[in-house]
Amino acid sequence: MKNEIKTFEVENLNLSYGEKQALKNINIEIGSKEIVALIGPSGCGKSTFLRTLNRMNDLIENVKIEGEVKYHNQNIYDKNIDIYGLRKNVGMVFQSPNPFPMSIYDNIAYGPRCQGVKKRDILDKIVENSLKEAALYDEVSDRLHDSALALSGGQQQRLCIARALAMKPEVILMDEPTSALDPIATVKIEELILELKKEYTIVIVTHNMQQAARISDKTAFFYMGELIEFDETNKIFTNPKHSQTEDYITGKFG
Ligand SMILES: Nc1ncnc2c1ncn2[C@@H]1O[C@H](COP(=O)(O)OP(=O)(O)OP(=O)(O)O)[C@@H](O)[C@H]1O
Repeated sequence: MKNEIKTFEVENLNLSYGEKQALKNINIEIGSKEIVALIGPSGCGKSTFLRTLNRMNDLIENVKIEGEVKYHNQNIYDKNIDIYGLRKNVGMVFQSPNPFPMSIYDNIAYGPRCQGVKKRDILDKIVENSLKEAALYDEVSDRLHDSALALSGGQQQRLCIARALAMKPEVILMDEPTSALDPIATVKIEELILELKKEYTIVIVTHNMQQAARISDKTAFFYMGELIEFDETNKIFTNPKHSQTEDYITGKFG
């Protein structure tokens, strides 16, 4: 139904780093509780696009952005937007697990504490629930006050997901969240993402086409800053409309 307000509606989005145009007239809609995979060869603009959804590109010098990214019908590039509120609702998980050098407990309590949550019993509950949601609680419940840096890479990444969940986001952006992980840790994160989809909207950049095919509902294929094709994942991988998409998914270039 066209009248339904999408989680994101991106209209005529252009982004340049100095002279270099990295995104060219992107138009895309992302619905609630969808998993959308962003695929395409290196340098095609996937991460740049992902970062436009919670204004992480603002942190980079010389970025020029034109067009609109509407989040629940409000352009997040409007002057009066509350960027911290936006980033609370649209959380992010990065390529390499990046826990803070502090305990497992404090990693997760960090965000809520910054938001003014002080009561120990409330923080305890947030930490426990977030770790459970990220399928990590059983592995760490007896060492919540040990350093997060002692966890394995896969556990650290689930901790980073738990840290994002503690902020009670609506959307989670993931930039190649398994590229630094071994196959077993990767499977665990993929299972977790499928579980999280019941509650959250997820946009994930991946180089791994099997991963996109396994976990996403829709796939967006980017090439040289353009969004070439966006459709149901099944369609993209079995019957794409564009020859460039077909060439990419069949491995003719990468
Ligand atoms: N901070 C930056 N400053 C200048 N140019 C940048 C910056 N970040 C990205 N670019 C350029 O913008 C283009 C798109 O980069 P981006 O990282 O979004 O691509 P990508 O598809 O995510 O690539 P990869 O799969 O290799 O991570 C590339 O040409 C890249 O060199």
